[in-house]
Amino acid sequence: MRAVIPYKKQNAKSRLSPALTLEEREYFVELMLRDVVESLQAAGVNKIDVLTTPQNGVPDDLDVDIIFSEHDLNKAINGYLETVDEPVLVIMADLPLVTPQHIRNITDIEDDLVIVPGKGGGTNVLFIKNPDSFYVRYYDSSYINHCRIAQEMQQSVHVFDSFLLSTDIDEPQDLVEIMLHGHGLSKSYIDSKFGMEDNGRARVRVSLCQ
Ligand SMILES: Nc1nc2c(ncn2[C@@H]2O[C@H](COP(=O)(O)OP(=O)(O)OP(=O)(O)O)[C@@H](O)[C@H]2O)c(=O)[nH]1
Ligand SMILES: C[C@H](OP(=O)(O)O)C(=O)O
Repeated sequence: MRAVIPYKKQNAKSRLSPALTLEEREYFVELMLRDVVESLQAAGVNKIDVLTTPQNGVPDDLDVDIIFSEHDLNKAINGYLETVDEPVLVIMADLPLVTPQHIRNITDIEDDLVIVPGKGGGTNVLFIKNPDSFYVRYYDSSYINHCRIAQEMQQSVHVFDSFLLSTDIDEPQDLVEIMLHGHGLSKSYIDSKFGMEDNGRARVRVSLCQ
């Protein structure tokens, strides 16, 4: 098996702009990428591709293969799937709460397709056993799209139910989850930028920059 991480650094995570400046977002997305790569490697995944834009932005010191595509997310991933002939784990770069145990649990599942839903209808991870019998359609409730595509392509599906893996970091309030449950570089960075109070129930204070 191999893993692919779609990654766009330029103006990354625009929905976080109420909390982080452009420079901070472009730095933070790199830390999240590093945390995802670290968890994959710790789980024993040694073939990791980062599928990125022609402008690149993938740090040189990461032990990954870099693949460029000028296409949008869906076209880039579907083009990539046409080039592989082994099971592929498609994992987004904005999942710093992922652990090596999540990866091991997902890759142990025997169904043709494992879907990890993202909050609000997205898709955070897909483990595609038969890349020639599946295609992706991200955005617009992609979780529903991917369940439908699996049915159309007669692929058996396992929906992986996980709070931490359903938490992709899209909006300022998601940063709270990194403070509470994170580890690694993303947590250190977010802890250093935003304060956390504990008065009875854990409370996180995010001071918005706008
Ligand atoms: N290769 C590639 N990856 C992309 C592209 N757009 C998004 N991604 C990656 O796909 C994953 C999910 O994307 P989003 O959650 O929409 O991230 P984003 O586009 O940085 O965030 P927003 O600007 O807030 O929508 C992340 O890992 C992104 O880095 C793209 O055009 N090409
Ligand atoms: C890529 C997209 O991410 P979201 O906009 O849901 O974070 C999706 O999961 O379909």
